Amino acid sequence: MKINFIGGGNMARAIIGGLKQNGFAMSDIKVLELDAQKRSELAQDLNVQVTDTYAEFHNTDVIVLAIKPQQLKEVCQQVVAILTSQLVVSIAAGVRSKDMSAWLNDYQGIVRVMPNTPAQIQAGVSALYAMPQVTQTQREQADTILTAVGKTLWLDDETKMDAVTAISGSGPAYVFYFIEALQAAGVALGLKDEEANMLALQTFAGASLLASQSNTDVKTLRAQVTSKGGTTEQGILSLESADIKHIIAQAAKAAADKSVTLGDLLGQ
Ligand SMILES: NC(=O)C1=CN([C@@H]2O[C@H](COP(=O)(O)OP(=O)(O)OC[C@H]3O[C@@H](n4cnc5c(N)ncnc54)[C@H](OP(=O)(O)O)[C@@H]3O)[C@@H](O)[C@H]2O)C=CC1
Ligand SMILES: O=C(O)[C@@H]1CCC=N1
Repeated sequence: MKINFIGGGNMARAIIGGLKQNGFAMSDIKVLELDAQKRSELAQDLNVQVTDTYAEFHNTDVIVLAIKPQQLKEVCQQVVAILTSQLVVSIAAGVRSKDMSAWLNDYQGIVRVMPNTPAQIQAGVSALYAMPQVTQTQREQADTILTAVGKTLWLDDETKMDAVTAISGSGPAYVFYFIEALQAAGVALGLKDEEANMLALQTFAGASLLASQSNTDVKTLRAQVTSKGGTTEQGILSLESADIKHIIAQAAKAAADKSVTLGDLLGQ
């Protein structure tokens, strides 16, 4: 399978990096990127072909749109000229498949995806939505690309993409934010930077692994840490008095609302 990416930024790098680790032939990947420095870094780091024009860009099975949502309409207006029967995969937040289809002259071979950056180490998760006329072969092509960089979840309803974007698309940033906060808390309590960093990171890694490998639900796992009259109880009481669950729900709602707003605004 030949894959052409348009946009060689963070997310394209994450997906290509994951494909590379997974043994995918880098000679089958081409990246159209306008920034000369990014082009040379992509060629050097990942050994992919790079270009700054659409010439010969039609010669591919899949076109992955990995530019910012605000750049998508303009790029689709270029892509429409080279479309024959390639699968078009968009990873842009917010932008709906019906709008991309309209910009691509009513082209229907579109799969909309929301990946996340742990794709870099093949630990990503991607939600995918296929327009009704996407063929089984094209679904399998999209699944092959995203399975190479993590788990996949197919959605039957595109409107769920806004929630997915808020939870797993943006989610790694919330986790990094929490790790930063735990590291800072450790330092404030007298640990050295490297001690706090090591403890916070390994605690996150260990707890995530335990939660995903255990048959026990996370609430029970939390109860197992929280000894009656012990230290954790005080920490959890403090989190609850600040209504942290509500604050997290508000953060996710803000991200999901932004996804809807982007879709409304850019789809016009
Ligand atoms: N980052 C993330 O965690 C996730 C991002 N996404 C989505 O992925 C998409 C890409 O995000 P991300 O990789 O973070 O963004 P980046 O800005 O890092 O990457 C976009 C790249 O496309 C380049 N570019 C801009 N216009 C064109 C063009 N006309 N032709 C070719 N290349 C162009 C940009 O160059 P320049 O910078 O010079 O404009 C940039 O290098 C977005 O739509 C985002 O919503 C989805 C899930 C997760
Ligand atoms: O912040 C963003 O808009 C993109 C989409 C999800 C993660 N990053």
